[in-house]
Amino acid sequence: MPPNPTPTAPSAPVSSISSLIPPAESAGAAPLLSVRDLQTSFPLRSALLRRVVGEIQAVAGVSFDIPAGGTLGLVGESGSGKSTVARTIIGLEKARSGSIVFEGEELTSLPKASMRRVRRQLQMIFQDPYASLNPRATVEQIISEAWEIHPDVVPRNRHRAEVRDLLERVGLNPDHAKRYPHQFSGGQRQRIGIARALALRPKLVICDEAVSALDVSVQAQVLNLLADLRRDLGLAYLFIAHDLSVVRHISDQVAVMYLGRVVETATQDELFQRPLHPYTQALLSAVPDPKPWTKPEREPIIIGGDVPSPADPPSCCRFRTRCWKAEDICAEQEPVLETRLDRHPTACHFATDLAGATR
Ligand SMILES: Nc1ncnc2c1ncn2[C@@H]1O[C@H](COP(=O)(O)OP(=O)(O)OP(=O)(O)O)[C@@H](O)[C@H]1O
Repeated sequence: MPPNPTPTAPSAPVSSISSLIPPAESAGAAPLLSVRDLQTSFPLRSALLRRVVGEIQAVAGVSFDIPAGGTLGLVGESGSGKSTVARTIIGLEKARSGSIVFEGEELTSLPKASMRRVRRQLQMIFQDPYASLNPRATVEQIISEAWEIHPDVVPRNRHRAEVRDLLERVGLNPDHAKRYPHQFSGGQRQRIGIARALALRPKLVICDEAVSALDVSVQAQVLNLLADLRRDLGLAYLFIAHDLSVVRHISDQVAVMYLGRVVETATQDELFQRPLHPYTQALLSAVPDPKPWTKPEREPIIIGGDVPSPADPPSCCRFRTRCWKAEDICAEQEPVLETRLDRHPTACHFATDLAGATR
């Protein structure tokens, strides 16, 4: 297990994240993906002359590990920087600072040609399968496209048979390989997207809101498929969603993001049963109750105000402007993501165990 990173600049709190690595897998084995103090910014331009007038800190010091075969759920409201984390990992955005180590290789300084090789192992599934599938290509063409660039993975004479195998693996009829995306339902299209992501036999798949656009029953089927694929192929996932209930069923570990930072991280069980950060507690209190006829486990917590702009985030604790527990110290001292109440890493001066307090 790598040493815990030391807290660095006040703008980028990092601390003990060892709880992100389940003990059994961390013993001696390096994580498949290790992200340390990642920062990604975009220029803020004036509306009129498009001059750069500031900086949008979309990701402001994020750290986590994903072991081989593990799943990290990354959750947070819209605009918290989840997609930017994903896009930076696969090289679509440039990291401003920090480190991304995948299978022992530092990706932030990797030449483009080497990145192409690494990208084989690192695939992404997007929210809108229809927008990400070429409407004029057949399913067979869509899935086999990657093999044109990487012919060593599957030789041309094997394309048809491999496409059939992949379609079967994702629960689609292999005889439909010559059909076009519009001939499939939303859930089926997402399965095509999954088959395409699997074509290069990746080790890590980043699912960016991969089931958010689907009906609840279809969501469950696709989540089950992803869980089966993980078990059968040993895949690891970075599973991004704004909906905590979606993340719950697929993740071993969960990291909660707010305005570019991870504010709490724990095992799935721990996070759902005993959230410590006020933001996580509020997010969880908004998850619909699966048994509405029983007494609710938690009173709903309403977060006041709007999400501040990442171009001008609140100093020190970024959540303090919307937090019902905030006090002067929250504007004076950066809360570091560290193990609190003997439990799991949380970045809050006033972390409390609501569950523990009420039991
Ligand atoms: N290319 C870009 N140029 C400028 N700002 C950007 C760009 N991409 C993202 N942002 C800004 O960075 C912040 C984080 O966006 P991001 O899409 O990563 O958040 P998110 O948590 O994934 O939200 P969503 O679920 O809505 O995509 C937002 O304020 C967004 O407006």
